Amino acid sequence: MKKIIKNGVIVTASDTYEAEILIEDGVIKAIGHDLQANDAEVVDAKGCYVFPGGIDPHTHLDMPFGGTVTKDDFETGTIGAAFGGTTTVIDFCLTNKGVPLANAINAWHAKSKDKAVIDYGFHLMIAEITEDVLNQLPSVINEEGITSFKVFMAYKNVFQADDATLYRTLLAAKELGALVMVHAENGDVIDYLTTKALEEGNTSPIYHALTRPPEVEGEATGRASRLTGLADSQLYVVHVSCADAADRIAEARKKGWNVWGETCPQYLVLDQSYLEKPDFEGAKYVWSPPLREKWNQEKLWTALKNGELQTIGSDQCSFDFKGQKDLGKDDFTKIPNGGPIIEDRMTILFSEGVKKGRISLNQFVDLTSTRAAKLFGLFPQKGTIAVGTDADIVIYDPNAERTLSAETHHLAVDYSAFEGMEVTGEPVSVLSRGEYVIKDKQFVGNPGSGKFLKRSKFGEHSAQQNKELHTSSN
Ligand SMILES: NC(=O)NCCC(=O)O
Ligand SMILES: [Zn+2]
Ligand SMILES: [Zn+2]
Repeated sequence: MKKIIKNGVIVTASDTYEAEILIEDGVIKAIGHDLQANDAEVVDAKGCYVFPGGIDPHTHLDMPFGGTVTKDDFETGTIGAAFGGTTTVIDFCLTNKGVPLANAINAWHAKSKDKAVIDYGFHLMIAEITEDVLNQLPSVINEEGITSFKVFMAYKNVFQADDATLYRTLLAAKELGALVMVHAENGDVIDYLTTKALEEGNTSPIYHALTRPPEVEGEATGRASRLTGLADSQLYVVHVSCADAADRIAEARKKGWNVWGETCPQYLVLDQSYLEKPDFEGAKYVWSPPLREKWNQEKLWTALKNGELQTIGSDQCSFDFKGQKDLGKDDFTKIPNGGPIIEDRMTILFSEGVKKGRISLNQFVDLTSTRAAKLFGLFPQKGTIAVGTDADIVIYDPNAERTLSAETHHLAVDYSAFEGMEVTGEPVSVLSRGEYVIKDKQFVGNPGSGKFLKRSKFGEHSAQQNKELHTSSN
């Protein structure tokens, strides 16, 4: 059905202006004033911002990890995402050494196909580089439309790849047109420190943080960046948690290397002291890399403001406190890593970032949507509001006040990482390709309506195409 959004303030990564939007057949047909279409539903956005739907470039839905599986799958996870204003997620497809890549990709399609309520894509984990893997990569990119690879420098004996694998992945990505993503922590040093901590009888959640100090993240971030420079390739560092790693990215960019960095809401508002909560509650806050000393938060906000970090991912990877996190009751290394962030990703950035004057409104859109669309081959179909783009749109009340809680979130997991936090701003309605997923704060979407997105190769969107899209917008 046609829709006209009236009375709102459109915000993109570059512009803020009042105009109406005509939506037809799932795309934006016109942007202007006094738009007419007889049979269109009028959507009143009075008092609201009209944002492009958020893009979360870092999720783990229905993922096996640490002897269990994430609580939120592609249905509950994408419903939560939509309530928070996200209309696209890119999830990590895990692979195993010696197993055809197609098996992993098919497994991820099976997990998502009938469940996702918003559009989605996949990144592909690279566990090893062999001649066989190299022969499979062109079809991953050209036929499957999976144009980003993920290499883990940590999780020894589980996901960790060696430096030669990272370097060869960077070379292959350069040749084929993919972006390499990296979990940057020095897994060998962490393995040594965790073994030593357990030998000394230190088993509680805080030791998760103490055995993964900022230096091991900074060192791995610097190493991956240097290898990227050497390969003349492109790198995206996921979940940057601390000043040490953010500084390494800023240095790499100054040298002219193609390195980008993502941070996550948890690192911007939570800190290492949360791991010391009594009654094992600290386990709720176990992420890798870990939460850091509080002073790192302002450094990360400054890096976002200055453009030294470019995106916000959720790293959504939820495990129930009861029955999953407690696998590590007597041994912090057995606590499944990760937390529920997908629903609150944009909320935290708006409330703590825009409302507190740390970033601008246009930066908010760039950090939560546009930049990810550009880096991951979705722009301009996704990530902006312009004629011809998908009508993925969030109507956002900037003054709504609420308290975040597991009582009111829409995920399946049994706790909220931000329990009791007071925030300002909330999506009122969310459209995916012109159809309501959230209408007046109620879920009205359908599991299975989300489409798999075959993405363009790295850097393929043309400057001319972008220019045309922006000049036709008002
Ligand atoms: N980050 C985390 O603790 N869990 C999810 C897996 C990963 O991204 O490393
Ligand atoms: Zn990671
Ligand atoms: Zn992750």
